[in-house]
Formats: sequence, C-alpha cells, structure tokens
Amino acid sequence: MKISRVAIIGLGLIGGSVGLSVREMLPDVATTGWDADADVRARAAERGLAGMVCDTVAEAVREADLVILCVPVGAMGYAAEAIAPYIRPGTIVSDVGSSKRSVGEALAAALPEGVVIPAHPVAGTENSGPEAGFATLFRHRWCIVTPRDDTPPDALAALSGFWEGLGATVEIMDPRHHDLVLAVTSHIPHLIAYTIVGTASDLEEVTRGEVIKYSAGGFRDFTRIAASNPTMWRDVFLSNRDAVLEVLGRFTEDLSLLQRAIRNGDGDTLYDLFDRTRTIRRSIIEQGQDDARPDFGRKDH
Ligand SMILES: NC(=O)C1=CN([C@@H]2O[C@H](COP(=O)(O)OP(=O)(O)OC[C@H]3O[C@@H](n4cnc5c(N)ncnc54)[C@H](O)[C@@H]3O)[C@@H](O)[C@H]2O)C=CC1
Ligand SMILES: O=C(O)C(=O)Cc1ccc(O)cc1
Repeated sequence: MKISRVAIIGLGLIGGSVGLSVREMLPDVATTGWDADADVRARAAERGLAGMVCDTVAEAVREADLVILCVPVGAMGYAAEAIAPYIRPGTIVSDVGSSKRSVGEALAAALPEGVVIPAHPVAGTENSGPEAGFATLFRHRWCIVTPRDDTPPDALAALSGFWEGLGATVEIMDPRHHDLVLAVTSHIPHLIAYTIVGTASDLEEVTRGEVIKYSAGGFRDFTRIAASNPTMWRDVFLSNRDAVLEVLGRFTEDLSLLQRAIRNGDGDTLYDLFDRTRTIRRSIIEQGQDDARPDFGRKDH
C-alpha cells in the first residue's frame, strides 16, 4: 500500500511541521491541508505548510490515502466526524494526539468503517500555531503508534513507513500503556511546571518582576514548559484523566514524604532521594541517552 496523498487537518505546530517535513523529506507525496480557523488557513497558505490549503474539509480529504488529524485531543472526535462523509473507503485515518486511549475511541466511534490507526509523534515545543512548525521536528524522535488487533498490517506498515520517512523511529504500543508512560514522562511534568510558575506568581511577597529577574536557572526551564498551549494541555489532562490521576496520586504521596522530612529535619531522607536521582541522571548520560532522540550520540549530532 503506497501513500501518495496526505491530508493534514489542523495546521498548527504539528500539522504545519508534518506538511513542511513531507515537502522536504518525501517530495513525491502530495499534501493538502485544512483548518477550522480561516485565519489559520490563510497564514498556512502563506507559509506553504501544505501543497494546497483547501477552503473546505471535503476538498482536502477527498483524494487522500492518509488523513492525519492534528487538532487538540478534545477536538479529535469533531474533526473525525467532519471528514467522515468525504473520505474514500480504505483511507487511513491517523492523528498526532498526546493521549491515545480516548482519542482512539473517539475516532473509532466517528469512523466505524474506517481504517483508524492512532499515533503520537513524541516531538514538540511550547509554541503553537501555523508560524511554529518546522521541517526537522520529527527527525530522530519517537513516533508511538497504537494499532488495534484487527488493524490491517499493510495499512500499519504504510503509516509506520510514512513516519520513518519523516525521520522518526516508530514504536508500537498498547494505548493504555502509552497513556501511563506519557503521564509520567510528559503530562505530570507539564502539570508541575504550570503549578510552580502559577504558585510563584501568586506569592504576595514575591513580585512578578522578581519572578522574571531571578529566573535564570531551573525556574526558567519551568517557565518555558508553562508557556505551552493552554487549549492543548487542558484537553490532554481531561482526556488522559485516569492515568494522570494515578501518577499524580503517587507523586503527591512522594511530595508529602519530602514535606515531612523537611519539617522533621530528616536530612538522610532528603540526601538519599537526591543521591538516587543523581545516579539515575548520570547513568542516562553514560548510556548516551540524555536526549529523547533514539539516535542521539550518532556522529552527525
Ligand atoms: N505541541 C506539541 O508539542 C505537541 C502536540 N501534540 C498533539 O498535536 C495536536 C496538535 O497540537 P499543536 O499542533 O501543538 O496545536 P496548535 O494549536 O498549534 O494547532 C491546532 C490547530 O487545530 C485547529 N483546530 C482545532 N479544532 C479543529 C477542528 N475541529 N477541525 C480542524 N481544525 C481544528 C486549530 O485552529 C489550530 O490551528 C494535539 O492533539 C497535541 O496533543 C503532539 C506532540 C507534540
Ligand atoms: O516542549 C516540550 O518540552 C515537550 O514536551 C513537547 C511535547 C509536548 C507534548 C507531546 O505530546 C510531546 C512533546
């Protein structure tokens, strides 16, 4: 099965990056694009994010072999309903959403006859919108694909080949496991960043000016993450509710232990944890894995 025409629905950071990346890495693949927001469509056309930015969703998906939904996870079901009347039988419908179980269910409900294969390129930035995308975003990054048992193998191979063509390394995973892993490695870290930046700016004794002035170190990294797209992240937490609450429960228990150790002057507990986490970081670096890129450490980096 060959993918020669890809329709990108949602032309923000990820959709725009898919379009630019296809143009650079898979020049024989034609792209069409559509976004619900007319202003985004105009800006996307100006940047050439797709070979053709269409005025209607019907026009964008009619001839596509693969449709990739690049909208916030809370909008995936609506986007799938919008394409449903216009796609050809056999068209692969995929997505890029940061949570997989609820998105898979929404896509399957909207496209009962469709070839639905959810996916998640684990690559992004704190920026959003049609100006934010870039062609190299997926290079040396993971793309997690969460097929069902009855997913046609040729369609799965075609989708995997597409992401590999954009430079990603594909990993197949169960959607529930994906959601738990990403809750630990991505969703809760974002929640912590949102919380600490909010707490810092709420503290009456610390002015907003001081938050900016003294944010040279680790706090600055938190402010970068806390600048991420509010709509996207609201949807991630609502859609990955169960896994996020499970991990958050464990995290708050561990935080309470540290709180008690500080109150009790229990330096051993603090030292033991900090020593353990430092060892973890050092072993990651020794293995050359201090970056999400699967090929990190290759000579061309
Ligand atoms: N931002 C990131 O770093 C990453 C995001 N993702 C996932 O990618 C998806 C898109 O995120 P971004 O590109 O960052 O967001 P974005 O805000 O840059 O772009 C989303 C676009 O979708 C459009 N849209 C919203 N509802 C729509 C609908 N029903 N039909 C058509 N267009 C619609 C919006 O107008 C907007 O232009 C999300 O599901 C997110 O979880 C995945 C990996 C990384
Ligand atoms: O900018 C960062 O640090 C990110 O973590 C980007 C990101 C955000 C959401 C995803 O689902 C995957 C990657």
